[in-house]
Amino acid sequence: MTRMLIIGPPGSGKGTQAERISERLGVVAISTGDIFRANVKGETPLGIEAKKYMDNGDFVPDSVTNKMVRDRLSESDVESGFLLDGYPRTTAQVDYLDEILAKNEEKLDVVLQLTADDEELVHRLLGRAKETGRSDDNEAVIRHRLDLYHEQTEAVVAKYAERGILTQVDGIGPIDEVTDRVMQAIKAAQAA
Ligand SMILES: Nc1ncnc2c1ncn2[C@@H]1O[C@H](COP(=O)(O)OP(=O)(O)O)[C@@H](O)[C@H]1O
Ligand SMILES: [Mg+2]
Repeated sequence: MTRMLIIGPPGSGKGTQAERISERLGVVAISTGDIFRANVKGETPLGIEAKKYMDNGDFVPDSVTNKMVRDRLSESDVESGFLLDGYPRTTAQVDYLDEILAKNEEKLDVVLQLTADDEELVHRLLGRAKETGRSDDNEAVIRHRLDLYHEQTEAVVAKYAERGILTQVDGIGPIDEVTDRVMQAIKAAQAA
């Protein structure tokens, strides 16, 4: 049973590493960004609401995001653990997640932060823009997403650091090498 978060700036490789961790540890990876994108594609009410924010690189409001995460965490595949990718991104979301977990008498085991510098991130995201055509991968929106990470999500990281459950992993380098670092960091955190 592992309950984990993966936090990092846009382009740090959260989604890629989350998929690998999920396979190796047998826990379900839940990406708030992926869930929003699926809803945008399906033109659901949630997607129509979220799109207004996502296209500008803004956060979807906490009230909307929190409810979505609460619903997702109540599904049965979460019983054997989970890995949240892209949540929490604000300190209000941290508080909300605390409440959900407390209700179930659960706690987080590991919070993993993937690190990379802004110039590398912009470079990667502009590369990804060419391949995937994600509507929020253009330079102005990318810079805005990075600013929000520094302004809001670094405070989230600080909270988990205070609690002593934060593990930082260098996200620079070949994907397989980063995966090795990530898996080692998780093992070390679980042994501690
Ligand atoms: N926890 C969240 N709170 C608010 N908005 C979110 C959250 N997660 C995802 N989003 C929205 O979805 C967009 C894409 O998220 P994501 O795919 O996780 O981006 P990246 O991995 O590039 O940081 C965000 O820019 C934001 O608009
Ligand atoms: Mg992602």
